[in-house]
Amino acid sequence: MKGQQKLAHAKVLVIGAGGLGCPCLTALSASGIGNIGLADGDLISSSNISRQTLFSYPDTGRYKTAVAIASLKSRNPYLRYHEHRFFINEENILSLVKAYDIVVDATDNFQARYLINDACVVKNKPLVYGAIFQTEGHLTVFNYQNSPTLRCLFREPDQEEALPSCAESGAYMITTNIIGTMMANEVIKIALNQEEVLSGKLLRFEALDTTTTRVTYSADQQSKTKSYSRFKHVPKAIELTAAAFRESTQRTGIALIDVRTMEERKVQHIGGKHIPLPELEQFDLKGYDASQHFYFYCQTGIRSLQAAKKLRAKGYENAFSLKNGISTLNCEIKNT
Ligand SMILES: Nc1ncnc2c1ncn2[C@@H]1O[C@H](COP(=O)(O)OP(=O)(O)OP(=O)(O)O)[C@@H](O)[C@H]1O
Repeated sequence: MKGQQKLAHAKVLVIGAGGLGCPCLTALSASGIGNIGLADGDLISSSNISRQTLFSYPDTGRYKTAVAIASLKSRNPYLRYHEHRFFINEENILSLVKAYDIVVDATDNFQARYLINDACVVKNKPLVYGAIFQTEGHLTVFNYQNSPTLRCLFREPDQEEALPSCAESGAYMITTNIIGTMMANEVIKIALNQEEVLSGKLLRFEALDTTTTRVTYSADQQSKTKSYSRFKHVPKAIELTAAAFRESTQRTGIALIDVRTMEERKVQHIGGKHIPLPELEQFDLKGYDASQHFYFYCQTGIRSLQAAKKLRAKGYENAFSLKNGISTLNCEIKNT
């Protein structure tokens, strides 16, 4: 019971709802991980279905995150699922990772993998890593209680072209499902504070002769510096797309602000405070510290951008504007 409660409180982010993500999510949900986040911006294609077991043929063309979460919910509706329907990038990864205790890398390209690794170093989150190539699978845990990271194990390749796609090289569904399920096993062990977490050790599984081997690897002092330096010069995007805006404003503790006129607000609004742009100068910011998140919206995105810029100029770097205005939000619009 005690362990099950720990799992119920865990917050786990899975990035990638493909061959590794689907079995991992299935196992996390079945085990009662209380908060499961899923990030992916991809659509289901018919060639995914044989190994991505949360999807069926009628789902072709739909968003992976939406279908995966609906499928998981129907098996275990007693959990919280958080849909992040976008591809991770340098602008959104840090705030996304920050909200979770454990991160799972179930992506399929070097760019995403090094980005996730670096974000986990900066935000100090354990990272469960799985990868497959044809019938061979790899599994390890990075950055767990100061353990080595991806950059300690593998040097970042110079060119993405070096990696053949699943379509070219083949992806064996037995291996993706075994490694994906084992990734969930590492998540559960971390959440339960078990001693035998697979950190500093790389497990290699070969389906053809059914062998597993384990190699140990050690920390490289330069690797964390590289992770930190990648985020140093990334200016935070000030305009958010509708999906990112909707996602961000669902969090608690944020300030949502409508900067339009009262007449415009009367027609429709999406909640939050009402401070028309000309009155923003008088807005009392005393109660807000520098890390406060402000989300501004208006009709077309022009006034909200001005508002966000004004706040950034005052030192609030987490001020954002809804790009192209409220008409781009297809969430329920409130009428007063
Ligand atoms: N930057 C990223 N952010 C979020 N998800 C990502 C990112 N990069 C890759 N992914 C996702 O990781 C998943 C990897 O799944 P998988 O390796 O099975 O490949 P696939 O793209 O679904 O299939 P195929 O390679 O056959 O086209 C995909 O759903 C992909 O969209």
